[in-house]
Amino acid sequence: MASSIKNLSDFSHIQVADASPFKFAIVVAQWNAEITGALLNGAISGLEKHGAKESNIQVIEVPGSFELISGADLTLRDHSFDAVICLGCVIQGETRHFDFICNAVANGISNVGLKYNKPAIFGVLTTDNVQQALDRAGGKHGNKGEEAAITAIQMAAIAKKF
Ligand SMILES: Nc1c(NC[C@H](O)[C@H](O)[C@H](O)CO)[nH]c(=O)[nH]c1=O
Ligand SMILES: CC(=O)[C@@H](O)COP(=O)(O)O
Repeated sequence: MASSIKNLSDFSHIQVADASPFKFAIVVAQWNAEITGALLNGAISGLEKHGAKESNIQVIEVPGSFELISGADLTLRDHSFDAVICLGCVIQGETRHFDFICNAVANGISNVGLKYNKPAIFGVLTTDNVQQALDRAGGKHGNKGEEAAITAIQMAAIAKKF
């Protein structure tokens, strides 16, 4: 299992692009707010660490991870954004609802990116329990929000070349 051997947010092996030219939307789910708040902090920190201007980062809150799809679509209708980062935390409950949410959100966010031809980054934790989520929201396995921010910067820089 990858996470058992390393901090998943270690980007020391890559050259991260300059984020200062780009405008980012961050759509964040309110479900599991303690976790998603930590993901948001990681994402903002990751963007600003690589030069993104505070004025070029817009945060939009939605109720749950399923609504990240609509939130991403609404933000990318504003063509001024270079990328949208979608942050959420889906934790397995007693039923198969988890499976439907996770599959829908992954496919939905992917489709929104293709619809607007803009990077739509999947920064959604899909965990068996709260501890796994805490470990990936600033814990021993890093911060999925920061990972999503770095990915957004890299993809925005790649898109700029086309
Ligand atoms: N159980 C979780 C949810 N469920 C709510 C859905 O995301 C959605 O808001 C609802 O089905 C109405 O459309 N959302 C999470 O983000 N995390 C969960 O663990
Ligand atoms: C992912 C969910 O929606 C889930 O947390 C809801 O819990 P349950 O499956 O017990 O209804």
